[in-house]
Amino acid sequence: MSHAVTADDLRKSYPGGVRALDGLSLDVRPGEVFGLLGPNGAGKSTTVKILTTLARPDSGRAEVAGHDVLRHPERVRREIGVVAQRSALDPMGSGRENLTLQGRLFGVRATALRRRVDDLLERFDLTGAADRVVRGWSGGMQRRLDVALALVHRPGVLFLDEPTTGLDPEGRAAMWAEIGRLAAGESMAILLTTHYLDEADRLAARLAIVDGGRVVAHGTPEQLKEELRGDAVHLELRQPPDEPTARQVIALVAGLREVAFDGRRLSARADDGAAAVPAALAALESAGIGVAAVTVARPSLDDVYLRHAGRRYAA
Ligand SMILES: Nc1ncnc2c1ncn2[C@@H]1O[C@H](COP(=O)(O)OP(=O)(O)OP(=O)(O)O)[C@@H](O)[C@H]1O
Repeated sequence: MSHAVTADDLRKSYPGGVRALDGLSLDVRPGEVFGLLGPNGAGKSTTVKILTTLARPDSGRAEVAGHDVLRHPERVRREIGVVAQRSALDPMGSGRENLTLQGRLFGVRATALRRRVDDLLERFDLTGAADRVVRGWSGGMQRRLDVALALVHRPGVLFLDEPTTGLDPEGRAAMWAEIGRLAAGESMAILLTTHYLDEADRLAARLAIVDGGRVVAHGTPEQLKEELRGDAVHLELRQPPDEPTARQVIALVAGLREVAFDGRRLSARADDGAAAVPAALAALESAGIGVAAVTVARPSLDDVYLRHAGRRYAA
């Protein structure tokens, strides 16, 4: 399959000896949202800068939309849309003016441009405000216009650098819906960097966890969670049990492992939590140990992140 984005063994150090990228490789397929996750300083922005032709790697190779970023940066720029962390809007222009100017810069013809601008205003729910200057718009509206701006020339590859940072929950939900539609409806490849694990989990078909300038884990969110093998099972007992007895009882339940007691709480892992819980309940009840509450949770991306980046995720 031909890829929309390929990065192969990218390395880059900044003056002063900071090694920002240390052999980073990834690929993004057409029509796919690919998530790039990592702690501060992991190398995400440096990767995006190289792929969008704003920085050069010391070594390694990258292709975007079929063009080599070092040999044909101008071709790459024509094929991509970039939503940077810092807004690219002219605050004194109206929404329509911002979009129209962007389209002209990319050489979109007048009639087609008018239609495209109307369409984007409509899609991002900005038609009502289209002719007012952007400075007076809410943060969420400005962020939506930023994304619309990156789409005017119908790029095949879209780079979204933390698109929902600073948005309220409603704004985030609206942005997520639109990003999902873009990838599915326009078969656009989207490389998304995000600080939000739930955002990557929800939107990304595949994702890479970056740490220390390289990819330390990659796969679908499900595959990554699968690596942690099984569900987390928590039982809240009615009273603190006699631990040796409870341990003996629970040891006979098939499919439970890594059993731990903490006061009234019993935690374990299970390959199939839903299957193991009824047997555990029956065994405990028959030994006279009452159970007050049960939860079964799939491992979260938070757990995956902890394992690969070596620390808990702090958004
Ligand atoms: N222009 C620069 N000059 C010197 N060092 C830099 C420069 N840009 C980035 N770095 C360093 O390179 C490393 C990788 O930075 P990068 O911005 O790519 O990480 P990041 O994953 O995007 O982090 P964040 O989530 O904070 O944006 C960091 O140690 C950073 O301090």
